Amino acid sequence: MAQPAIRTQGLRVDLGAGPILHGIDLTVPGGEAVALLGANGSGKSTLVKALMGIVPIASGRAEIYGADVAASRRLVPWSRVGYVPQRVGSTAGVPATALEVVASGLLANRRLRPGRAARQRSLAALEQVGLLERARESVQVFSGGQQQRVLIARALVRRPDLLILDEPLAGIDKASKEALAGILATLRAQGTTLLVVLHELGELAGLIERAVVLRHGSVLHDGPPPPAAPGHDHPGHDHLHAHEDRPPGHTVPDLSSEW
Ligand SMILES: Nc1ncnc2c1ncn2[C@@H]1O[C@H](COP(=O)(O)OP(=O)(O)OP(=O)(O)O)[C@@H](O)[C@H]1O
Repeated sequence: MAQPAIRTQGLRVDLGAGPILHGIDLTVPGGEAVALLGANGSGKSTLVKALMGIVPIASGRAEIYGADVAASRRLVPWSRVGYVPQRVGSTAGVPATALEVVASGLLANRRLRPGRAARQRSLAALEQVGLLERARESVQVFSGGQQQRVLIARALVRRPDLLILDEPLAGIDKASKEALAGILATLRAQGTTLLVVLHELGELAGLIERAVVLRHGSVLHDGPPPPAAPGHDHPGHDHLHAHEDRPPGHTVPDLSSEW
């Protein structure tokens, strides 16, 4: 049977004074689109960073396509994984063109110059996010949404089977959110596994089939996406209606206060 894209067992991460993640068990089979939800500080980014081998694992396991991220980092098929970190001015002040930022996604550990095909692949990735025409412009002049699309192209240039995005909708305008939702829907249709950290499902409500909600570093809910809190921009009602054919007794808990 195919290895799941992601598997954690009893994953614990300690940062600073104490534990941040307490024994997370999570399996994401290939092809799923999963949202990671939870209030600020619940541990979403830390979980993603543990999967990416960025923060140390105190105990338990985290596997990407069956390879233990902590024990055998070099055996992890990183070329199959695209990662879009939380956008914290990651392009601000860097005098790079969109093409250069995207091509940097192909840099391997020991190879400083991307291979020959890099340019074509980078242009193709920029086309996927609708920025081909702007490939040679400095990313400094781009809007927040356009910068986010460049960072997504940087992940896509690897042609990943698994794409992990940390808050891709944060701080960008509605048109960019919709454009992003379209890009992710296409990837999903092509079979790409998606793990997306979100504060609310918003524009991605129609795409997400499973929600994992964290609270204080533990999994509070793992199943159908819960309804959004009243007053949120874009409640996930449409998506939830699609689940009306679930067997009696299969209820979606109200977790709206959690994120
Ligand atoms: N390097 C660190 N050192 C100490 N504590 C940390 C570190 N990184 C994160 N934390 C703490 O771990 C907890 C979880 O943080 P994390 O960024 O994973 O939460 P989050 O759910 O992604 O939140 P947000 O939605 O605000 O991004 C927070 O209390 C945070 O202060």
